[in-house]
Amino acid sequence: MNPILSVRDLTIRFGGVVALDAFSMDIPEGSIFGLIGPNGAGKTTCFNCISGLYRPTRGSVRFGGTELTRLPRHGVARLGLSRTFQNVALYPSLPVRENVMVGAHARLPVSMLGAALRSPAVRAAEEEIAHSADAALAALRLSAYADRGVAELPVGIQHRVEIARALVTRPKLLLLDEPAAGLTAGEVDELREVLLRLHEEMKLTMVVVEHNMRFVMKTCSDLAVLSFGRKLAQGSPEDIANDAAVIDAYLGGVL
Ligand SMILES: Nc1ncnc2c1ncn2[C@@H]1O[C@H](COP(=O)(O)OP(=O)(O)OP(=O)(O)O)[C@@H](O)[C@H]1O
Repeated sequence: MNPILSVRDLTIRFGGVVALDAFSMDIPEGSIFGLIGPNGAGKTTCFNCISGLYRPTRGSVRFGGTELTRLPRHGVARLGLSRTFQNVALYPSLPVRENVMVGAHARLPVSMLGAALRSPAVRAAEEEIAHSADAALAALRLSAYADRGVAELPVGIQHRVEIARALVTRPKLLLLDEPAAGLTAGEVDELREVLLRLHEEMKLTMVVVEHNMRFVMKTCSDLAVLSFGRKLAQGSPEDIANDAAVIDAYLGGVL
């Protein structure tokens, strides 16, 4: 299968810490790819390099033939790559629908003056955004929460609002950073069901960083394992669960 994203020799240092050390991986188009590893292994740093938040010291990230490491962050998003963050990063005082619409406003193809004067083009674009936001909320089974304030909702719902916000730009590739963190077992099952349906219906490729191994093993088609910034293993969930080096890195505990 063709890779939609290719990471090659990605290296980044923070002072004396080598957070990623010549890390490479290929994400097959249409996969749900899990990036796992112990705390501090470099998983979020990898997402930050892919999404343009960090500039790597060395290496390349190619997405659909474009080199991402030289693009500004908004340029990466415009190519069709979207992400969520490890800690829920929503506007707590805004309702759910407005939080989701924020995801699309950054892509409004209108001038500052047009926006200030609320030109017909701006109004048409805003209607389009509201429509996309409602579609994303429906896809995440959040329509009933659209007018509720984010701060009053359980963390499981807040995670799904973040995913809806990332989806509103209609990405080809979605990076999810610990989407199951802080969720109850029931919420994790519901999240899994929602993601599998999105994957099926929207043909969306996803890369998931996650510590919840039950979720990872049941949801991902392929896995790569990072440890101290280096790739320890890559393969199917079954291969990874039986890999001696991986079991060792996790002290034999969680797999
Ligand atoms: N901005 C930064 N400045 C300095 N060090 C950093 C920075 N970002 C990451 N690091 C360091 O890089 C290493 C990898 O961190 P990273 O957050 O990528 O790990 P992780 O695998 O996502 O961990 P976790 O599972 O705990 O979230 C750690 O040693 C971390 O302290």
